[in-house]
Amino acid sequence: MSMIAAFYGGKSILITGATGFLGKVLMEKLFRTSPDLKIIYILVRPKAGQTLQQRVFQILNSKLFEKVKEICPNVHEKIRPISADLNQHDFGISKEDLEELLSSTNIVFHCAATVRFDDHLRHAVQLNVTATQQLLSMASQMPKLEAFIHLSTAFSNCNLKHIDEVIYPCSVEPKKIIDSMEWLDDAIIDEITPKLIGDRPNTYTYTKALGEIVVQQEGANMNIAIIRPSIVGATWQEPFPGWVDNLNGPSGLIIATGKGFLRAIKATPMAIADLIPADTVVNLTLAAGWYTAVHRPKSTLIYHCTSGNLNPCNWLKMGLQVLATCEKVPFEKAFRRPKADFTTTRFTTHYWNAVSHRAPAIIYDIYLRLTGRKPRVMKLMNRLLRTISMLEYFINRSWEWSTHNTEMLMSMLSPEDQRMFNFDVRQLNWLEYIENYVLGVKKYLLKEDMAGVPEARQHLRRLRNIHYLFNIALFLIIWRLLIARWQMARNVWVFIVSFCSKFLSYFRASSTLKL
Ligand SMILES: CCCCCCCCCCCCCCCCCCCCCCCCCCCC(=O)SCCNC(=O)CCNC(=O)[C@H](O)C(C)(C)COP(=O)(O)OP(=O)(O)OC[C@H]1O[C@@H](n2cnc3c(N)ncnc32)[C@H](O)[C@@H]1OP(=O)(O)O
Ligand SMILES: NC(=O)C1=CN([C@@H]2O[C@H](COP(=O)(O)OP(=O)(O)OC[C@H]3O[C@@H](n4cnc5c(N)ncnc54)[C@H](OP(=O)(O)O)[C@@H]3O)[C@@H](O)[C@H]2O)C=CC1
Repeated sequence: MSMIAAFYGGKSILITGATGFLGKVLMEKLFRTSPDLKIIYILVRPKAGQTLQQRVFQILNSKLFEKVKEICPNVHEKIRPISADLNQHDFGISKEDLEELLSSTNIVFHCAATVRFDDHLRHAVQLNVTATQQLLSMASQMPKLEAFIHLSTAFSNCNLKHIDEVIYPCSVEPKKIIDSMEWLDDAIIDEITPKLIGDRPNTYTYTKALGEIVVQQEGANMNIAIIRPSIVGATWQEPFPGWVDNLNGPSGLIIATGKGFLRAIKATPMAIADLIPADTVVNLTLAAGWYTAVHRPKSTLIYHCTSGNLNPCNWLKMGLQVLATCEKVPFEKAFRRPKADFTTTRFTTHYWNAVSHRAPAIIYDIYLRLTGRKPRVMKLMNRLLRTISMLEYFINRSWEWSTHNTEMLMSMLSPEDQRMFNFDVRQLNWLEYIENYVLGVKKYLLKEDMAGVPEARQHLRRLRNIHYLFNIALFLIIWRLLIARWQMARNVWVFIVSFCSKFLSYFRASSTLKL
């Protein structure tokens, strides 16, 4: 019998960010392994013209929840969406809902965050720091609370090279930052942002670090744990391999590679690609929830959910496997054949951006214009190059994360729990995982049918022929221009022609002699 699954049975659980990538995988696993849990409250905001119920309906009707609906047919009765916007004071939760939440909740999983790298500091502070503080204040009024699990990121201290499972101080106290965001205007915030974030690359990592300090300060009297995943990728095993539903992290770049948009990227091939599958993160999160509630460690434990020190993979291995899979099972309607390389200097990056990214985009847009269609490729390309520039920091460095707490937690699990809530990445086969990831991107993100693969292969063959024809035509044009304008080129041309004709006559003469 699984101790963890039994622990969540009969519990009332509050999840923030349940409509996000990790939140959905977390909810799915909870229902699948503890179908007897009492209720899951989720804080949801109405979005894109959908009501809360419609958003829940959409999640439950996705492929991710197929198994859950078999195991727990009344799953829809066990999800209680609560209208809440974490940007608002008190989250805009109604009085009745708040009372129910406060009186019933046993466990809180705080996943909601803005994960955008370019968010304005005011917004990132509001969501990643102030909202965390408010949620902790609510949690402190929950009489039945057994554990509060906060999702942070392994990159919250990415300004350091070696990162321990401890909370590091920031130069300015989070409370001062929260206060100042209330009265400073946007222009001044823009001006001080680089100074505040210091040697971190963006407002995301900075505000996640502030969020951790808030958790430590405000949750001193609660059972709290912090999970720090690295780069979360598609699922490894559960509920099935390769599930992913957003473009964050590597997923967007896998699409760009498979569709032939991305041809060169500035990366350090041997730097560690610290990916971690979403289901591994969720298993560790649930195990940490159990451990925190049952064993009540004296201090707030931080768990690094990373792969680099236990089972390292580098960007070269990942890139090559992405390309190999895209060749084996191509994406539909590719712009160019998937073929990419790493660049290592600014100069070569600029060069390949001009030659392999911008030039083909311009040519294709001209073609679209000439055929009466709206040009769109250059816009897409600029967006891709902007995204790459934001991710570059993370693919040109390696970090070392210590994982003592994570390994300790693994050792505390029964053999049954180690199997059911497996977060031991040493067992992960990277080549298999990356192949499934690429296939998952194709099926679940791009919604492409595997039946279309032969046609996609045919399309790639056509692109290859166009590529050859284009290169031959380009060569001839350049050569013709050189001959017309440059004596040296004409001399070389005369030399090549006379050499070829001599070779041919020698070949003819020698074959006549043999006869
Ligand atoms: C010898 C031979 C060698 C051969 C070598 C082979 C080489 C092969 C190379 C091939 C490589 C294959 C791929 C592997 C490379 C992987 C690199 C992965 C790097 C990942 C690093 C991540 C580090 C993360 C560290 C921290 C982790 C976390 O804690 S949080 C989670 C991470 N968060 C994110 O990823 C968010 C990032 N996104 C953003 O910040 C923003 O979206 C943006 C700034 C990137 C864009 O903002 P913008 O306002 O312009 O756009 P937005 O409104 O958001 O979206 C507009 C449209 O763009 C789409 N979109 C969004 N994000 C992405 C994305 N990441 N990639 C692509 N497209 C994206 C979005 O859906 C919108 O589309 P439309 O709706 O159609 O308009
Ligand atoms: N993905 C990754 O690579 C990593 C993620 N993490 C951490 O894991 C956690 C979950 O990340 P992930 O699932 O990928 O993120 P997503 O962007 O997929 O999900 C974010 C969630 O937060 C919710 N949210 C955002 N703003 C608000 C708001 N104002 N009010 C209510 N809800 C809001 C979103 O709701 P809505 O659907 O309405 O937008 C969504 O449910 C985050 O804390 C993140 O920092 C850590 C390391 C890596």
